[in-house]
Order: sequence, then structure tokens, then C-alpha cells
Amino acid sequence: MALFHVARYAGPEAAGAEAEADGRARALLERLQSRARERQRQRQQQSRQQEAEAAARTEPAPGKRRRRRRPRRCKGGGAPGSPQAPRSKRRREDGEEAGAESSEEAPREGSVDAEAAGPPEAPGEQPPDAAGAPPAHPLLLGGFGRSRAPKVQPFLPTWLAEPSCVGKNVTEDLVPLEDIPEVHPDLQRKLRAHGISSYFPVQAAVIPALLESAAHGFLVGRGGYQPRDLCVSAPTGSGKTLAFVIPVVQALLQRAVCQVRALVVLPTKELAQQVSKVFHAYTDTTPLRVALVTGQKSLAKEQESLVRETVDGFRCLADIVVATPGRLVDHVDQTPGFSLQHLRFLVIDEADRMIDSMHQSWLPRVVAAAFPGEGAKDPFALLQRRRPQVVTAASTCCPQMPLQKLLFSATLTQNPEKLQQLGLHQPWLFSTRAARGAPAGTNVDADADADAGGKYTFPAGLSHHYVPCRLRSKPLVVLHLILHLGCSRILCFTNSRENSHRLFLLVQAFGDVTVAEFSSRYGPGQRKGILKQFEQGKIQLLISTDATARGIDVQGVQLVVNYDAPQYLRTYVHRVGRTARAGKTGQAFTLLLKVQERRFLRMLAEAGVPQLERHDTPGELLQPLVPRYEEALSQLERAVQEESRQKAA
Ligand SMILES: Nc1ncnc2c1ncn2[C@@H]1O[C@H](COP(=O)(O)OP(=O)(O)OP(=O)(O)O)[C@@H](O)[C@H]1O
Repeated sequence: MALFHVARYAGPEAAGAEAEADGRARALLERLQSRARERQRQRQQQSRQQEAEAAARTEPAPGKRRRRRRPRRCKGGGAPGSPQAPRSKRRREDGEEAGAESSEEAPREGSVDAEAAGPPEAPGEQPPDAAGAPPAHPLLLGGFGRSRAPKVQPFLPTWLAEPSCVGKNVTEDLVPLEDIPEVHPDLQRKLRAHGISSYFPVQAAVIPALLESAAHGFLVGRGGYQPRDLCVSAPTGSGKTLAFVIPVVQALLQRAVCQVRALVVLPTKELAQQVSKVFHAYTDTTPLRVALVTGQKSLAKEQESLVRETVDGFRCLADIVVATPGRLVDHVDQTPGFSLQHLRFLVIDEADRMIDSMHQSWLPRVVAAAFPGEGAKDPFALLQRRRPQVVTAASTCCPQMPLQKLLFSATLTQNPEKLQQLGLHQPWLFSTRAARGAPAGTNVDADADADAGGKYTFPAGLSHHYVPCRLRSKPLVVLHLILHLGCSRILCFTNSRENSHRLFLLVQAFGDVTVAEFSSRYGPGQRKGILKQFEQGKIQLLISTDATARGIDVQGVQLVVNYDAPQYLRTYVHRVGRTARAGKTGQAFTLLLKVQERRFLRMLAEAGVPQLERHDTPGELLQPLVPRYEEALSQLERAVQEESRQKAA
């Protein structure tokens, strides 16, 4: 029994879990109520029986009656709670049960009993058998746990509650390149050369804001103010990469000496590689150099791309470093001459996922490396950069280089506690979600998100479907979908690498489809090759774990199949976001078992998924595939046996 309920906002991510707990509590309540009703019915039936028996018998003497009952009580015959069990004992057990059952249910149980007992007695009257007997449902004292704790409302700071709104439609809210003249003409030319004639909404909003904050070169802005950190939340495939690549490249164009001035951190090697490719594309005709540090090459090789030792010390070889967090920390620790003291931009892509990896404490290490001289009694300390602090006359008098953090994600968390770990300076949020309209410092309804179109925004060209199926027929249903929909590039997600592997073996054995798998079973080099082949259209179906769920930009994926339903909403958003990118259309199919259906559909409804179409696969559609499928199954069995033999050898 909870004496105190500490109301603490656990963030919007917790809302799903809360709703689930609510559902469980409701189901429990219903079960308990029906049990109470059943007991009540049994009791009434029993008392009617006893009355009938008593009426049938000749009126016995009270003493005789008592004598007859006593031996039965001593024997204790009948199961507890059964009609044969002694009455007093049964009552006690009922009472214990009621105590054992959640006290939340007690008042309702009472009300059920009242209903079942028929019309209420007149005041002052007692029911015929109530005199002297303990009440069937004793009043429980206390019962603090009965009242449901009020739902805690999130309390958002102004910058989260009132973001700068960004259009979400990448086909309609386009801004021609000429309309943002602040972008360097060379970069505009590059954009055109890459087939880009207009900015997507997120680019049109973020690029000018970033260019403005970098307008004072590498030093802090007018009046000594540090630039604000930026957080960007926009759907998958909406062009977030260029939204930071263009302004970062432009801001660094004026640099005189090569130093690491921009650092982009991403969660996976493949993503880092993809982003470094975009940087290369926009810097190849400039003196700027881009280095990729992800652990795909040896540490020594990567060190060669970062610094060179000369007679007068170390020389930096990279202006922009694209890295995964683990490898980045390795270089901070082990690469002589690798310095982040001139870092101007720290881009954290897939920011929500990167926040999850904060336990690796890569961010404090990076920030410490960027502000190394703090607190030192250095004669030049006045000129050294400092972390953002209160602006005073003294702090504005010496030029400083700020470090600006830029966060990007399609599923950026709204949880202030999580965001706080990033140490943001006067953050500024750009979001495709409508402003919540609540003034700062006021409680905001957690459900307002749903009203404003959902927790996350999805690409407009994406259609969502679900396919009810049984566990045994899942592979058959996938095969049917692939053959039936006839798409040339399909991405199929499973929840584990074992599932990916087995499904791959099965589809391969079935034939008719060029298939490959992508998971941690393969090394980085092999994975790179697989993605390239998929991009080139040499692979029709790529079966993958969540390793490709985030950020991977493969042109022309028309269909995403969730062979295993994703467990989290964020995973769903990123998986299905591999299709319908950059204003294109695409379809997402999720296979659902009966037990998953309710929870999953509720989760998507809460997320604001526009419309989820049910797609049935009747037996007669699957039947023609069965003979080949069964043959493939036996091949799979042999392949799995062979693999385990090889593993054992
Ligand atoms: N202005 C534009 N016009 C046309 N295509 C664009 C434009 N901007 C970006 N693209 C293309 O859109 C695709 C998706 O862009 P990007 O990978 O940056 O999306 P994203 O928002 O980062 O997605 P995710 O959240 O999945 O990582 C890329 O292929 C990119 O080349």
C-alpha cells in the first residue's frame, strides 16, 4: 500500500509503459470483479439451497440443529470456498482474499455486491440473516492505494514547449536555392550539381539560423554572446544531413590553419561513412579536409589521417572529423597531437540514440578535450576558451571561440532530464511537430502531442500496413508479400541476427528472389559491400537487424517489411523511414501475431500514425507457395545442422 506517491515526470517515452501498465491494471480489475460476482452468486445459491432444505425438513429443535452442524465443522470437509466448506471459515478466506487482492478493487467489489443483492433495504432494517453475523464484506480501513495516482503532467521549459515550427511536407514546402542568398555561391553550385534545386523545409529553417550564428567567424557573436545550441527534430528522409553539412562547410571555408573545427558523432560505422561521403561531396573543391574515424581501419592508419608529426610539433590534417563515439575517445586518449581545442561545431546526429550511449561518457571527454585549460594558472588563460557562463563586462572583453552543439534526430526526445545530460547552452528547438502552445512554466498535457498530430511525424508518402498472421506462417507470408508486391528493393527487419540468418537461408532456399543479410555476423568491410550491392539494385531483398534501421539512406527502397514487430515506437519510426525518403512514396508492412496486435496498434495510434491498413493473406493465396516452401524448410534444417556441426568442429 503506497502511503506516498511521488509524482515525477518520466518523459514522454514512459507514457507508453504507463499506458501498458494501465491496461494491465484494468484487466486485473475486471478479473477481480468477475471473481467477486461469481462468489456472490455462489453464496446466494447456497443460501437459497439451505433455505429450501430447511423448509423441506420438519422444524428441528435449535439444540439438535447445532449438534448436527458441529461434527461437520470439526471434519473440515470440502475445499476452501466451496459450498461444502464451513461458513465461518469461508468468510474468513473471502476476507483474506479481498485483502490479498489489490485494495484498489475493494470499493468496486462493494458496489457489485450491492447491485447483486437487489433493492436496498429500508433505513434501520437489517437483512434477515445479518443479525449477529460478521459482515460478508468488511470495510477495509486505510486503502490509500485505492485512488489512482493522478497522471503526472510534463513540465516543459519554454524552448521545448514552444519550438520553431518547420514544415513537414518535403514536396510542397520547398524553398528555391536563390531564396537563401546567405549560402555561398560555390555551395549553391554544388547543390545544383547534385540535383538539388530547392531546400527542404528543415534545411530552409536551420541553414540560415546556423549561418547567422557563425556570422562572426570563429569568435563569439555580438556583445560576447555565445551562439545558442540547436536541436532539430524532423521526419526521416527530410534532409537533416544537408541542414548541417552546408552551414558547417561554409563557416569553415574562411579558416586559415587546418584544425579540427567540426566533429560529427554518429552511432554506427555505416552512418558515419554515409555522412562523411556527403561532407566529401561538398568539400572536394575546397581546402577543407574530412577524416573518418570509426574503427574500420586500424588505429595507426586513422592516426595518419588525423595528425602528422613535423620538426616543429604536430600538424593537424583534418578540419572535419566524422566519428563513432568509441573510436573518437580512443583518439582523444591515444593519438598524440590530436586536439579538439579549436572545435567550433559538435554535431550529434541521431541524438536520441547518442543520449542512450551517454554511459560511455564520450561527451564529457570531448568537452574536456575542447576546454583543456580551464582552471589552470596559465598567463594566457585570459585568451583561452571557456564554457558558456554568465555574460559580464569582463567575459565580453576578450575574444573567445565558442563550441556550438547541434543535435539532429527524427525521434528527438522531449525529456528535459535526458537532454540536460548534453549540457546545452540556451537551446533552440526546430521541430515539425506543432508548438504545444503552453506558456513556459505551465503544465502541458502529455496527450497534447496526440492532438497535435502525434508523438512523431512520418513522411507524407509513407503508407502503413499490418498483416495478421500466425507464428508458423510468418516466413510464408513474407514470401507472399515479396512476390505479390513485386518491389525491386525491399528491406526486411528482424529482431535478432539469428532470425535474420534463418530467414535469409529460407528465402535463399526458396529461390526466385536475390536476397542478402545484413547483421553483426559480417565484418565492416563485408557490410559495406552488401549495402553497396543493395544500393546498386543487385540485391532485391535485404534481410537485416536494426543495424540498418537508423539513418541509412538507400535510394529507391520501395518496401519495408517488419518480419518481427519492433518493440519500441522509435524503432518503428526509423525502420519504416528507410522508405518514402526525400518526398518519394513507400510502403511499410508489419507482421503481427494475435498477441501483439492490440499493443502494437495502440502504440502506433498514440504515435499518430495516420492510417494503418489491415492486409489479410488468406490461405488460398499462400497455398500455391506451400510445396516449395516445405522443400525450402527442409533445406534450411539441413543448412542449420551443417552450420552447428561446423561450429562444433
Ligand atoms: N533539398 C533536397 N532536394 C532533394 N533531395 C534532397 C534534398 N535534401 C536532401 N535530399 C536527399 O534526401 C535524402 C534523405 O536525406 P537525409 O539522409 O539527410 O535525411 P535525414 O532527414 O537525415 O533522414 P534520417 O532521419 O533517416 O537520417 C538523401 O538522399 C538526400 O540526398
